[in-house]
Amino acid sequence: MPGQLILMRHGQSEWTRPQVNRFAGWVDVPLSSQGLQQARAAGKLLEAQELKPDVAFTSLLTRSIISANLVLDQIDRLWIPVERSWRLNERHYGAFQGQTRPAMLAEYGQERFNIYRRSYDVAPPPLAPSSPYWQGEDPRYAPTWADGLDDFDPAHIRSESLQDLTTRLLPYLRQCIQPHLAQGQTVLVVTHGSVVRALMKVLDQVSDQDIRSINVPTGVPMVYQVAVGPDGDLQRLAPGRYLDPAAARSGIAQVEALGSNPA
Ligand SMILES: O=C(O)[C@@H](CO)OP(=O)(O)O
Repeated sequence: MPGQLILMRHGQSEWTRPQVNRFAGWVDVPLSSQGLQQARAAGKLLEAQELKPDVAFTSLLTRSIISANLVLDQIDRLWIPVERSWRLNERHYGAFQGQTRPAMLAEYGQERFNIYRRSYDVAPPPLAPSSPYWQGEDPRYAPTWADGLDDFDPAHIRSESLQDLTTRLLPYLRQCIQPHLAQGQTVLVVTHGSVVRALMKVLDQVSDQDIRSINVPTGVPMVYQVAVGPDGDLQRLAPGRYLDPAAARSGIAQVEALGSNPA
């Protein structure tokens, strides 16, 4: 039975505002007022298209949790089960966390900056445990919360490439999200730009090279019709569809603009 997978990047955060323009990664940055509005508007899109999630998933970061709550509130579905996992967190941005994009662009040059930002397999330099942006002591990554899917310890992650993110994401997709899709449920995943890119790479079979040019807008839901094949792999039955294509186009342009020198 086909399932519906609704993927959404959280609304704009305080640090993705162009006036601030800082890398966030695992730093728990709040939503901006525009981000709060985007999340409510996303709920209205689900309502208009009669998309009714049976279950929702978020990361452990507040911007994803609040965005999901606003969407669910809008569609009167705050009552559905919600599961949260660090495996749906944004890519750990290593030493770039807390730095501005213009400063990193000036330090590394456009080519290297683009590689750190959008390549599949290159991680930014590791974050020092002495950094105020290090997550090691944060109780949300304490061993008591380990999910047992593998040996990854989120308290020790110091930087990730998109490939690293995919490696920690896929066991969760397969074991925790896919069973709902296999039953034909509608599943809402409110997560982060890099997680959406990783899922698009899997669902759309995007090459390591082509994934570099894919950006994800804040707060615009996208829906995929999917099935789980006999081998346990997730299969796309129809291409992903943004619920508001015009908002998606303008959001993608805004994300691209954050990483280039103003003309
Ligand atoms: O800061 C981050 O963690 C990400 C997403 O906001 O930034 P970028 O889009 O530059 O990869």
